[in-house]
Amino acid sequence: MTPPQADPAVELRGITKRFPGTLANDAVDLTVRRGEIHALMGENGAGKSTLMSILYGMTRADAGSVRVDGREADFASPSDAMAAGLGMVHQSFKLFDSLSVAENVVYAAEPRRFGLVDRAAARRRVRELAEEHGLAVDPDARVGDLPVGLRQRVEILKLLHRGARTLILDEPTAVLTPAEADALFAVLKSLAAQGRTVILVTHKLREVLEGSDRVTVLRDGRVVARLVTAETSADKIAAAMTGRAVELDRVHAPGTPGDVVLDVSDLTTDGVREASLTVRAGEIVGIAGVAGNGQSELIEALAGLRPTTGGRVSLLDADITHASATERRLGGLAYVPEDRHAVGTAPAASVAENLAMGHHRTSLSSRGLLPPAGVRAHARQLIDRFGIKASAPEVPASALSGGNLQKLLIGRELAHEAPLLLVEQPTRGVDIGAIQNIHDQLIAYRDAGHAVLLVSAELSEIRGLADRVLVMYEGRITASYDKNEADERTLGLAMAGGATREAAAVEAVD
Ligand SMILES: Nc1ncnc2c1ncn2[C@@H]1O[C@H](COP(=O)(O)OP(=O)(O)OP(=O)(O)O)[C@@H](O)[C@H]1O
Repeated sequence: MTPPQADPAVELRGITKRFPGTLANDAVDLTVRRGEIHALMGENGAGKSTLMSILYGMTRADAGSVRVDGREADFASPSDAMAAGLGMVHQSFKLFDSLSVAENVVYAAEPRRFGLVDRAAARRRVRELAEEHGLAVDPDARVGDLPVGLRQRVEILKLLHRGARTLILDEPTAVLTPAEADALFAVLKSLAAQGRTVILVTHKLREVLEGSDRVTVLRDGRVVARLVTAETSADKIAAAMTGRAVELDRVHAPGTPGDVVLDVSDLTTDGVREASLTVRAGEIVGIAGVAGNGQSELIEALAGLRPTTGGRVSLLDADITHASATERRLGGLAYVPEDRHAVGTAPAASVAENLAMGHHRTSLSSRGLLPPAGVRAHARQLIDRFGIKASAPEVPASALSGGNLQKLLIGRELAHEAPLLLVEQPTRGVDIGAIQNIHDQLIAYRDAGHAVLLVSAELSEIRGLADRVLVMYEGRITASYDKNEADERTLGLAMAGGATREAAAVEAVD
């Protein structure tokens, strides 16, 4: 526990930032003490990213002051912030895949000898830092070959090499497996114990309760709670965030499966080998797996975004094995991709236009054209149903906060009422209240007789929603469980390859 008298590492006073139509930060005061892990929480659009980008010199505040390590700061850019001892780990890493770990860590701050980069010194430096902070990683490994958890370590090492005393992490566990997340928290705790400071932006209550010292909660741009973690609870934080009581971990009734909607046999594509599965009307089938075991490739092949090299896929009895993405959509498929920025939405188009995308052949359109009044009304209805925080339907999608963009994407795809929905990571970056809403909407979609194939890295989400759970490991579907068999331990083992080993052992005995 941090002693209360520890000096402030970061002090934000009266930070105000207005965007057209939105007061993103409204006179925010935030004090982060040296040596603590400080969680910054709040619903989507509450103003967390704006506040952190002001602290890190990426955005200018309209009013207010910043002090870092007791010194007045006026950062014009992230390099100014770095020079003052701040470092930020973004959600999308900024690493060079083709370079080694050591090259990435020292990049742009290389140790030199006679004017040349001293590679041996770089390697030594990585080993020293890694040892000092419990961040084990091979300095010679190529970054592109590393799993996500280790790439994140490289990002942290890079900041430490540049002398960062305060680390800002933006939803660092969103892409990590539970074991990787635990390892990250062990590192953060050891950094804090050595007097470094950690600011953690996250939606995950459990990790805040287990891993932080204090919590600041923002709502509508204002600080609504300052809490000592040891003295608070999940319910209290959730209530502070939303202004109401939130029912956490709601249990849903099982579905009543009908006819087969999607029938996949022996599908093979780059990264997937001979995957067979069916999804019925009125059923949610979940795919669990550690990221990178072929789940995304399978979904992309089903969506028509990557060629199927073997096997057969049928949708409502029509063979779509080699159909284009558009043909599949027309045949009854809707798709929520993992990447909401690059694949899912058009950032320069308005919120209303984004919500209308793909509706050119539906009741919204009149002879292939979308009448503006209809598009606006459609947008208003979805904005309301999914609680999308946008100052107006006409603002560009790029003005939405991350979680609100996710709600837009889910809302748009559900509105198609397609017989089959493929959905990847439906609640990544989404706040707890909105998670509940999205889950309820997916269940209602199922209960209306639609088929849903769900990929999620959140085991609790898979277990909460899926009527059947498949596990993917090394490109294959290695196990299938009914809802009541899919406990955390069984799934965890299968995700680590346990089901394959079991199957191999059975074969060996036979
Ligand atoms: N460049 C921008 N132009 C217009 N509005 C913006 C811009 N950036 C942010 N906003 C608005 O400011 C508010 C705060 O957004 P911010 O991204 O800080 O929220 P957040 O708490 O980080 O949300 P999330 O949890 O979804 O990431 C939102 O209403 C958002 O729409």
